Amino acid sequence: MTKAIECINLVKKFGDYCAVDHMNLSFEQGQITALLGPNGAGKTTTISMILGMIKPTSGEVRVLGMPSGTKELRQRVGALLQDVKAADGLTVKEVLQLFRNYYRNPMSLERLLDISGLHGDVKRRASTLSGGQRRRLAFAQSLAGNPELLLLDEPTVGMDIEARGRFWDTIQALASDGRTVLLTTHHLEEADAVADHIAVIARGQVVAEGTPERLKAQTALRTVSFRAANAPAEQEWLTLPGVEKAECNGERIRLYAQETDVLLFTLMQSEWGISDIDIQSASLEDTFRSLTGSNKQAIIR
Ligand SMILES: Nc1ncnc2c1ncn2[C@@H]1O[C@H](COP(=O)(O)OP(=O)(O)OP(=O)(O)O)[C@@H](O)[C@H]1O
Repeated sequence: MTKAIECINLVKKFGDYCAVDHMNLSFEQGQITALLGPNGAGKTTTISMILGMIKPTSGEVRVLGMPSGTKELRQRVGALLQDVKAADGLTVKEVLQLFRNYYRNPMSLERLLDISGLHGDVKRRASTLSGGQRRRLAFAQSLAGNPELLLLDEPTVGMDIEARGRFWDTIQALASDGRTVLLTTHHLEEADAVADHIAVIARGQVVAEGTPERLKAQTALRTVSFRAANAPAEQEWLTLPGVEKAECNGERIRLYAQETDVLLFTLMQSEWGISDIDIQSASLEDTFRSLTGSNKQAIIR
């Protein structure tokens, strides 16, 4: 089957700064994929190139088997971007009708209103909607063309818990119709809950990729915590084998590492007076922070 999206050796430079750095990504049709990464990782720049809104410095993007940004793709791809301007002078119904008119096979107005939860607000001007309601209207606009492929840049920003819940239910229903969804998020829990596939982005590159389960299994960190009667200088913990992060809380030290056997051996051989050792799995947040952070971290409380 044709891939939904393929980024091949994709590069985007702004002056000397490389926002997307030889990125290779490919997504199957009919799946929900999350681009997960911290601020400035290059997610929006990647989405903008997939949409054909900005040109790559080098490399290639193919969308539904075509070069990005063609007229044909504009009919088949829907997008929700970060800063959407509502057509403020129009009512909710007029906005949705206007967007439906751009497309040859639009989604029904009823379904768009169901999805946005704005049935009771059809006659209100878009300018009078709250921030969360505008975001829901913008989401419905992105679906007006009944798209096969949906690109969502931080879709849940500004939505309350109820709106978020309904939003994720809608995304899952859209995917079960056979549509492909690519979304960006900072929130690991969101990606974990809804995505079939996650690509973790940091500094313009893919640093880990796979199903949520595979990613978790491959990248899980463990914590080793203990007391040290003769602790060395704090930064020294980061030089130990496999240690990604160190926290010192009074006498108790906590080290985060992927592989702990050699670390434990090193600790036991040391002259630091190690006692009261406890080993546990680290939280997923800690694991992803270590994947996307640029440096090892020492946190001293
Ligand atoms: N038009 C531009 N000119 C110069 N630098 C830019 C431009 N667009 C993006 N950048 C830079 O490229 C990097 C990647 O930005 P991008 O918006 O793609 O990140 P992001 O992962 O979407 O971040 P966020 O989660 O904050 O939205 C950032 O350092 C940003 O400042």
